[in-house]
Amino acid sequence: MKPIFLIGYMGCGKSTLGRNVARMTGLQFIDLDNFIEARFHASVKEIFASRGEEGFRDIERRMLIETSDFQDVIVACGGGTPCFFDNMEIMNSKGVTVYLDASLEKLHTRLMRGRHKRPLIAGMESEQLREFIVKALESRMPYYSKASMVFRSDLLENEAEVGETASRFISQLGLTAKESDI
Ligand SMILES: Nc1ncnc2c1ncn2[C@@H]1O[C@H](COP(=O)(O)OP(=O)(O)O)[C@@H](O)[C@H]1O
Ligand SMILES: O=C(O)C1=C[C@@H](OP(=O)(O)O)[C@@H](O)[C@H](O)C1
Ligand SMILES: [Mg+2]
Repeated sequence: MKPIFLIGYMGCGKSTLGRNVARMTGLQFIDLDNFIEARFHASVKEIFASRGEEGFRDIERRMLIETSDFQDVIVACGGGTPCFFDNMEIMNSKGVTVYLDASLEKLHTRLMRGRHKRPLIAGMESEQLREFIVKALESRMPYYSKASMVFRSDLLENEAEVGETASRFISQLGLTAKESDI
């Protein structure tokens, strides 16, 4: 099966959902940020600091091209992955892209908690973060809207319910869950 690429704004749940769907289906899971970190022996934050965003985007593109040749894999992209170079065209030609759609409120709540490891928003105060998300969503939407499918990823309230979201994803995409997870 060709790769499934999860795309969407920071905090929409790409890494969490991808990991759970992989566990429940037996597909291989790749988190593009972690894939980069393992290859370069540095965190995303460190790569931004040492090479700038431009350096990170070059690396991200190279790593994306590698993963696009894999089979039976679900790839959680970074929020910016589809918005640079022809990355979106590569993903759409080599696999299936799924946009994870979450409300502004949900993104804001999740990112207030998890902003420290994300260099673009680390250190922002609540209102500043909200405005940043609104602007970024507006400028990134033309790329995100090229996805082959949309999946609502903010319906559940807490992490204990992520399994339910993963089950819904599996049935929406027509994937097969492993027997132990049915
Ligand atoms: N479906 C969900 N329901 C509840 N919480 C979620 C869900 N998906 C993600 N989260 C929480 O939101 C935060 C951001 O999720 P993450 O998977 O890191 O997003 P992304 O990779 O898109 O930036 C994490 O703290 C995670 O536990
Ligand atoms: O939106 C972005 O530009 C980024 C999103 C991050 O991934 P997540 O979307 O998984 O947080 C990570 O790739 C980097 O911090 C840049
Ligand atoms: Mg992620």
